[in-house]
Amino acid sequence: MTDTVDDVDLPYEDETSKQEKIQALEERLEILESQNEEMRDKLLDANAENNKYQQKLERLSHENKKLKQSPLFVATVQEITDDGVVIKQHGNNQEALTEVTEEMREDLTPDDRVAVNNSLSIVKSLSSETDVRARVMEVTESPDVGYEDIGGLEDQLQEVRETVEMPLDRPEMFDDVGIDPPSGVLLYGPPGTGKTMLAKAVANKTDATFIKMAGSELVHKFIGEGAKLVRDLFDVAREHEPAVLFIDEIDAIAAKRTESKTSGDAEVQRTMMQLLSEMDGFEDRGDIRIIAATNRFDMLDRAILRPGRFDRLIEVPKPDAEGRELIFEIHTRDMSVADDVDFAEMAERTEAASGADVRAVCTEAGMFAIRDDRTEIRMADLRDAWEKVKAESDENADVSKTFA
Ligand SMILES: Nc1ncnc2c1ncn2[C@@H]1O[C@H](COP(=O)(O)OP(=O)(O)OP(=O)(O)O)[C@@H](O)[C@H]1O
Repeated sequence: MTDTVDDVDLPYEDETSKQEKIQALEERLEILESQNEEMRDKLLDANAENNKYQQKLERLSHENKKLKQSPLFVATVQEITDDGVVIKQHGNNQEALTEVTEEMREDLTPDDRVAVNNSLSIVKSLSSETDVRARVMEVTESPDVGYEDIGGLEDQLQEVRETVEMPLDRPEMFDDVGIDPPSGVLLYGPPGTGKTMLAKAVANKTDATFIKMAGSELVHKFIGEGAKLVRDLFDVAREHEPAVLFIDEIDAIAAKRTESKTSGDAEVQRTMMQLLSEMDGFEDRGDIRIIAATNRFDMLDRAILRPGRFDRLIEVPKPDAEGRELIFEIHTRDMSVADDVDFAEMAERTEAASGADVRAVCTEAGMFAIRDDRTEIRMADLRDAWEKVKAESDENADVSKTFA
């Protein structure tokens, strides 16, 4: 391909050699033209191939998207046969024969857990059980939240201490008096008001392991898995006694029963039944306390509030002005604060803010100071920060309205 006209010495002596040179050049041109033709054919082939792959990619991307959208069920591989893979669905125990790609077949062995879609095609092989546990459970040996980090929830703190801390610290008191400590405590209230903090702080105070799991994680991932994860959760709690088991967003598994009969609803029901049976059968729960939390008390199935289950309800509301002032003080403890800062005034200004909002205001004020090359936060930073946080939470107002 490096041949060019320049490589050929042009003749100038006599007519014959001129003719020869022209002929040589013509031959060379012919060769180049045929090479060019050949290259063009190859290019066309490559383009055609490229188009083919592009189409395949599009098809697979589309298929992938579809698979990701539809609900997935968990199944166990029973047998790998020449005709396909025999799987058994969790939940309904139905067996089915399904086809798999060659690569997938090589990866599978009997007893593997797999995620399958509505038409029972295997979408992916699921990681080992410990991974699933790790994904949905947060286990903290000693959470770094103390009672002094919580602002404005004195009554709630008192109740949590009585119902969770006392039975863990002094179970004999309950024996002596002859009463059972409450089984489960349900904290309810708007988002960001300190429910998780309360649970962490009590675990910290009692040297208990804090085990957190979100209800939504249980039911939105793989259908057929929820009930098993609930069992796992209680197993993990037993392994880590003393433990505070915190189930966040319990409404995701304990919502009121609906008429609909979709597989998703059946899954939620199964998961909740498992939770109730774990709680009911949890006779000797001296060293494990269960705290659940929800932002949607209105949606809860009353069955979980029966005696012996979540029988102590504690409302965790948004803080009042006094609470907000305390929360401002807590979250600026490690900051340099200018003399003009007036937390009482900030507390008045920030009506309707949650504890999480107040924290966001403090962090944002710190950012304003940094942007201005200062190390001290001023009242103006806090005011501006509140405007910003308020504007952002107004955007999410729909969510808080649900609770109002
Ligand atoms: N009463 C409070 N005192 C001090 N800080 C608070 C308080 N409430 C909330 N916060 C701050 O907001 C953050 C979020 O609070 P937390 O996770 O406890 O809220 P939550 O009620 O569990 O919210 P969600 O319902 O969204 O899970 C906390 O880490 C803390 O920094």
